[in-house]
Amino acid sequence: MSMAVAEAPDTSPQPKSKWSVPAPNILAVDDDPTILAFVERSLASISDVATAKTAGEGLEKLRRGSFDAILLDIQLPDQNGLAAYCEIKEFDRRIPVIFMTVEAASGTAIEAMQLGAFDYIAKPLSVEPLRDLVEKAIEQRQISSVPVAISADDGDSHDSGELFIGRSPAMLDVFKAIGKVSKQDVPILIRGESGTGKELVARALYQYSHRRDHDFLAVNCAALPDNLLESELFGHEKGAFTGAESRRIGKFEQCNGGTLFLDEIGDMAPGVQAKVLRVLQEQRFERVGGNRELTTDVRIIAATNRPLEDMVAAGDYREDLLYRLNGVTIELPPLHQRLSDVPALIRFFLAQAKQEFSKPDLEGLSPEALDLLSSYHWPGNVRQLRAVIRRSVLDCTMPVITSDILPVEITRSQRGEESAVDGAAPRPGRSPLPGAGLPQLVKKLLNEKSNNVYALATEYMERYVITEVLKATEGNQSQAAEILGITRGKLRDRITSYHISLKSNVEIEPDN
Ligand SMILES: Nc1ncnc2c1ncn2[C@@H]1O[C@H](COP(=O)(O)OP(=O)(O)OP(=O)(O)O)[C@@H](O)[C@H]1O
Repeated sequence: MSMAVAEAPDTSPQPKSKWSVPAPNILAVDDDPTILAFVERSLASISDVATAKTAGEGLEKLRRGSFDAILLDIQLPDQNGLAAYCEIKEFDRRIPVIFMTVEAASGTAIEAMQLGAFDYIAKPLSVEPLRDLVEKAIEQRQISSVPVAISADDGDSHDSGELFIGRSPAMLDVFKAIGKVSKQDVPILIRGESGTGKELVARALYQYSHRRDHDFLAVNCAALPDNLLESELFGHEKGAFTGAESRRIGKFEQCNGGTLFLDEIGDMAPGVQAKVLRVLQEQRFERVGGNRELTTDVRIIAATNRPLEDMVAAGDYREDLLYRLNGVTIELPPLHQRLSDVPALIRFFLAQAKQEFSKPDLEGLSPEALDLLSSYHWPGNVRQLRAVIRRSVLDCTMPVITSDILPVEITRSQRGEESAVDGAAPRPGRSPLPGAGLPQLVKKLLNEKSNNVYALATEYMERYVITEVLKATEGNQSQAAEILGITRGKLRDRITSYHISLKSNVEIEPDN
């Protein structure tokens, strides 16, 4: 498609190509000779450029030559650029293809990206962005020619959606503990940082127990305000409180004969703690607003990442409940203490994501990316690793996931640039003073022509507000949730996802 070129290529002496001889080869396909001439001049310093005016001619050149990247017009006279793209990928699926589009055709650009194009560049073209993008594509081509360190095809994802991965000595101890106690009908407390797999342990305990043919129900105690939690667990009678229009059966009653997983057991008001203790001791309880005593036969598996002993000392948690709960404890170590599990976890999550996001061309992970992931300290534990792999699979337009696709907190930590705060990782666009730099951040994002301004600015603001309120409450999350007007579960979720580090009860530092 014809399109005027806005900016003349600069004719000043160009830097020498950083690639060794032979120079990289680029194929540019466009029916507009001025575009082709522009591309040739702009890229002369970094690569050889072959040109074609039609899709047919381009495909012919591709079959006869060897190219490191292709610049492809999206509207060609003989064939739609997207169709030509599919033929190119059939011939060589590793070759990065950059579409040249007019801004108005952004729908097609999105379609091109969905098909797995490397990137697209809007016309009128400018020298620097074009050169930068082509350099990136050439680099990708070269990196992705390295054999993969981890293949996306040898995970066990097809076996089960809930496979429990781990061969480190620490995880073997966890598996042994599950085997030992699963058949004993005693309460179990699972402890470990957020994202270490506590819920998986609870499910495994259930699956290997005598109760496996009965219900397994889970309640996240931090996700509900205190009064709702009480009624969720124990049910309520009609008229027990405003809005209780009919009788409700609670989880303890519903789960009779089964297993109840109480997640975030540290987040319970004293009244609820007392009622749970009674169930543990006598298997008896009353519905909220009721006076009939009910009995239930429920096995309780509880989980927490909170220091219950400190909470007992501070008078925030019942000692007798802690004593009842922690008769049998399974401790899940944080991922940084079992980094030898990382490759197997990556393999598993890669295979899962490859299938789920329909990326049949995905081959795996480069050795450099594996090194980075295997030495990161993973403050968000396995949940964070899973999220990173899924994000990388989504973002990856080449068959191999290379280190440049990984989130900046991981690449930075390798270079020793991480912030001083535990588990906190700086991200692009952050100023040293969270919150204070919001106008600058927005300006910067606008300058960068970001198309994600709302999400990045909201995240920045949210993070600032949460950190400030946590400081004001000296780390007390229940109070902070109340002040913020959100549930403790949501607060906990944000603390985890923004890696806000609560170094002690009083010192909270944001990550920059
Ligand atoms: N060993 C493992 N093998 C496979 N997947 C795992 C493993 N450990 C954790 N995961 C996955 O990581 C994610 C987080 O695990 P899970 O929800 O069990 O953590 P958690 O400790 O209960 O977190 P929280 O305390 O925040 O509730 C889940 O998607 C889970 O399937």
